[in-house]
Amino acid sequence: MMADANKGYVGPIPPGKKIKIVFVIGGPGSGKGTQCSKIVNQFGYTHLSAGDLLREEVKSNTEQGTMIQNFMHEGKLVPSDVSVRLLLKAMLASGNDKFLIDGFPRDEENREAYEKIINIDPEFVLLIDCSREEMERRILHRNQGRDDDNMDTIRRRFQVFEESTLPVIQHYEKMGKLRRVMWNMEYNTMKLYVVSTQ
Ligand SMILES: Nc1ncnc2c1ncn2[C@@H]1O[C@H](COP(=O)(O)OP(=O)(O)OP(=O)(O)O)[C@@H](O)[C@H]1O
Ligand SMILES: O=c1ccn([C@@H]2O[C@H](COP(=O)(O)O)[C@@H](O)[C@H]2O)c(=O)[nH]1
Ligand SMILES: [Mg+2]
Repeated sequence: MMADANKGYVGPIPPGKKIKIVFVIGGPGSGKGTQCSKIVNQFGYTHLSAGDLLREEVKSNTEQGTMIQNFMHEGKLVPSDVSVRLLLKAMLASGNDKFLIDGFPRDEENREAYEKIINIDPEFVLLIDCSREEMERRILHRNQGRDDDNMDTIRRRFQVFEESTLPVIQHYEKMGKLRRVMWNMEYNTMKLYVVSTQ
């Protein structure tokens, strides 16, 4: 992180490294993971999905894994310090300096914990704006065997998105950091939109 570019930075990332972070937010099934995979292939970002990191942790069969599994099964958000520390660990392990962070922050508490622990301002926040009807259709056709892709949990995940994630989106909108792309936008148009900010 360059001293001038990050004046006042206090955090765990080694000084002298300029880290670029883009948050990718959207409702459940809006296509965050799909679009991140396309972007990283072309632009050298590391894609970190908070949900995938949590699912990996569940596989560890630890007490923490079981706790995470219960939260995810109910469509609730796991405690912020857990998700932020998993993200930080993955960032440090990657050695890269450009990250697309998919599905995070999900609520104001996540955002505050991120600011406390990692403390790197996102370049911008990409919102994939998708109709609920389309998101539901996509999740129900996804067939990835996800424990939370059932109608009861899906309802709860939508509720969390509307009640807890929308305030985060509004926060970044007020800061002028929000870039909104529509779910039915052509990928090439969206790519130009994203890349034009590089
Ligand atoms: N533009 C698109 N058109 C049609 N289907 C799409 C599109 N983008 C993604 N999908 C499909 O929709 C499903 C959900 O996409 P994806 O897993 O990327 O969403 P997500 O936002 O990461 O969801 P979650 O929040 O549940 O992790 C997948 O089956 C994916 O193949
Ligand atoms: O920051 C986060 C991200 C995710 N979760 C939990 O994981 C599931 C699935 O997330 P996806 O992004 O859809 O893969 C989500 O419903 C939460 O239970 C979280 O707690 N915090
Ligand atoms: Mg996803």
